Amino acid sequence: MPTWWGKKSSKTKDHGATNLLHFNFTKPNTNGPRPKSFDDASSGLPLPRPADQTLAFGSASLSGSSVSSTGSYDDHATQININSSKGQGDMKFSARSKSPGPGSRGPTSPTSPLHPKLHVLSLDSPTGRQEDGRSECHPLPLPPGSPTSPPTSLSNTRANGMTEQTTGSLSKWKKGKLLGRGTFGHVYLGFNSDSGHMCAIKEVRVVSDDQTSKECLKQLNQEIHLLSQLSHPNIVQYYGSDLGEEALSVYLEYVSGGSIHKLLQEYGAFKEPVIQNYTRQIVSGLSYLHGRNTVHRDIKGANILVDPNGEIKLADFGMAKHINASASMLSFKGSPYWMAPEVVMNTNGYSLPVDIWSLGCTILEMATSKPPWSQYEGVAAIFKIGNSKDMPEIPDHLSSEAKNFIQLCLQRDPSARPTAQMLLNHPFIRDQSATKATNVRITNEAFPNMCDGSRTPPALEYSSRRSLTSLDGDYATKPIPVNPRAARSPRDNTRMITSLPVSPCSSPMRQYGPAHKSCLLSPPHPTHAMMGQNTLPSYPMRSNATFTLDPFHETSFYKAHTPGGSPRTRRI
Ligand SMILES: Nc1ncnc2c1ncn2[C@@H]1O[C@H](COP(=O)(O)OP(=O)(O)OP(=O)(O)O)[C@@H](O)[C@H]1O
Repeated sequence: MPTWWGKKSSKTKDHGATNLLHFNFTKPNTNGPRPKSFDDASSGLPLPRPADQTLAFGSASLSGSSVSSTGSYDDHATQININSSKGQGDMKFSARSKSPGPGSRGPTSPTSPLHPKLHVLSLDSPTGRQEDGRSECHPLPLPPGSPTSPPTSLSNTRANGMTEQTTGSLSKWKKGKLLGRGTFGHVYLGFNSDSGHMCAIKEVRVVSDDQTSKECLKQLNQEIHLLSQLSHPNIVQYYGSDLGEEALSVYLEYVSGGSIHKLLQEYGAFKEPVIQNYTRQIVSGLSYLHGRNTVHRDIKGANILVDPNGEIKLADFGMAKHINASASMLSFKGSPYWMAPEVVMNTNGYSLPVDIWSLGCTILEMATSKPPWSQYEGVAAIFKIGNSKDMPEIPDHLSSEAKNFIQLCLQRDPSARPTAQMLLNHPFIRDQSATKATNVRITNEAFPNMCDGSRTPPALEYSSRRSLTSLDGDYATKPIPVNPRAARSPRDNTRMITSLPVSPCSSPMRQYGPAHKSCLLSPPHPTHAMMGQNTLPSYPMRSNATFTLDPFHETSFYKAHTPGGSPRTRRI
């Protein structure tokens, strides 16, 4: 049993408020754009070039540019600017500490390459432009699996099978309706009239002399840089970007269900199974992200999108940051109500655990439709987070597993918080595997033959029950409850299964998932071994497939198919 499960919240130092200076605060409301801080040292990143893409992005054309040196930290006290015009208590934090944070490149480091209008010269071409005035080397987006790659285009196939077009397909995307507004600009629906695919186009207008525009571009640039290196089912997929005369457009996977925040506003607090399902996917995305030493820094309902099948996509990587081995950050970024104490205090820097704290806040948000501390005005909330030992209220109606999970995330000492990888084993979300396994068995009984006529693979026997010590100690004695639905009679189960809509991977009813997607079961994915679990015991399955299963880590791999895309490995 990992020791951290039973760990009580570590004693919290009562931090002084000395860092919380110069507040300029108004109570946040729920509408309007949220400004962000742009003065993080690291945001001076070159316009991204996907790792395996040599021509894409023309970004070399931009990467040598030097637009601003706001990446530097200087001798200013922490400044917090709050814009009251946009919701969820979002504020702009501009924190400057006395010295550059570890990893900071300082004022002389190369900073974000921006738009030609911003006096950036191309390194790839003498002009940096095509005839139509567009910068020439950005990958031109086409959704994965598009059948319409123009023969003239240069494309690079990424590891996940996604093809990014480097030329020739730009005109295929038509900008459609406005999906939303953010700090940087607008997000539109994009439609590819050749393939019928859709995407989301995040667009920032470029105004050469405008500081805000520069900063928006810089932050969007950072987002591009990070996203271009990520590929995970629970992270919004980056397709490409295009720097035109008027705007920088970023092409992203379209997630039509809107954000968790929006769903909460429209439908109210989520029921626990939905929270469980969404949380597991968020943690899965975070685990991937943190595995790449990248911290999101703005995990909250508004930045988590949901597709119609209930699949979660972490979005808005404008604040995300890669952390190198020894570095932690000193900048003040994020949304205050979801912000970890160490971020608020801004004393010793912070790192990946800030996302775990925000995850805890997001679970509370899903359970109550409000973030923790929302009863307090902004400054009071910040003091509450930073200076008190209080825990946010956890609703009584949640199960003890859920409460325990939240408590673990909301430990004030960041080092006491479990990692995302550890959390995947927590009974609150781990037990979905149990439900899945049970449902697979039920499905097998109901539908003994798979689509191709072969026998369905036998169910993954879920027998291991481990005793756990939680904060309140109840895991040690209390058996993990079996989902009562799993105990229905086969007849009931058949009805249940057949009445469910057939959905690809992750409906909000995900706990019943395998019951209606038995055809998608596949042997373990090769990446399983790469996930550091190759030392775990393997349990043979009757179908000859060998499922690696850690009784202590009941995760399994299915292959899921993204519409219009190549199969992606899904970890569930
Ligand atoms: N990939 C997407 N698919 C569908 N809608 C999206 C997508 N990305 C963004 N949106 C919509 O656009 C809105 C604004 O996008 P986003 O939050 O990414 O912009 P932003 O400038 O980073 O915002 P923020 O101010 O929250 O940082 C979102 O609330 C969402 O409704």
